[in-house]
Amino acid sequence: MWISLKSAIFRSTRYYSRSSIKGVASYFNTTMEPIVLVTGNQNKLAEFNQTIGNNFPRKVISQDIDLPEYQGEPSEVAREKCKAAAEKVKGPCLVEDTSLCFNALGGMPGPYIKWFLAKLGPAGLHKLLEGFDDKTADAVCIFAYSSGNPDDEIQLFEGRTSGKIVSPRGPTNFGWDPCFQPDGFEMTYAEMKKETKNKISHRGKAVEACRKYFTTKI
Ligand SMILES: O=P(O)(O)OP(=O)(O)OP(=O)(O)OC[C@H]1O[C@@H](n2cnc3c(O)ncnc32)[C@H](O)[C@@H]1O
Ligand SMILES: [Mg+2]
Repeated sequence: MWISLKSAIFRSTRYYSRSSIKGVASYFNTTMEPIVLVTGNQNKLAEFNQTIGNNFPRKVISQDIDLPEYQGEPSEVAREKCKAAAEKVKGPCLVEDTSLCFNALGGMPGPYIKWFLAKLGPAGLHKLLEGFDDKTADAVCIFAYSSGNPDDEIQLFEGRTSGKIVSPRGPTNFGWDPCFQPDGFEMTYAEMKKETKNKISHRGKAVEACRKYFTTKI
């Protein structure tokens, strides 16, 4: 009697735990799969990792896939980039696209800053505004998230920091950092400590918006 009662309990426990494991597994498949951050830029990745620290509601891993550089408004560029990444990753993914928008030039170079920077360097970007009194510019970062399901809407998270374009100062290891001086600071992004840049930067703000979204979603 005792043996059969014990085996009955065992059987029911086994059944219960199997079904709950199945439940957990499918929960993980749909909502807890790691998000793949797709970028070919190690500096972006480093800043993303520094900003999320141990305090991001989803596990994020990274993959270096060379995605096309799209044309259009920054939000459209980010959206298209994210669709391309989702097709390659075949699961949840994040991309980000960064623009540097000069007010005197109606927002240009904007999403095309990569090519301007490659040809002119930070000093050339500063020279570009030589004939203009208005040296102000916005650094804009847009993260785009795809759940991996093409039927789901792509979510965008924007961070924007205003500042001005100055003659380059500071280390030259990350893009246009030496020629961008954010409002309220006497230092360029390049001259700042990383923690300071991450707190006030276009990327830091976009990562924060992303964090809020996933925190409230779970
Ligand atoms: O693979 P992805 O993520 O696209 O990386 P990327 O380097 O191609 O980046 P973008 O297409 O967004 O182009 C943005 C350009 O601006 C530069 N950049 C991006 N974020 C920056 C930051 O915070 N400070 C300085 N330069 C930055 C970057 O090096 C590129 O030249
Ligand atoms: Mg790119």
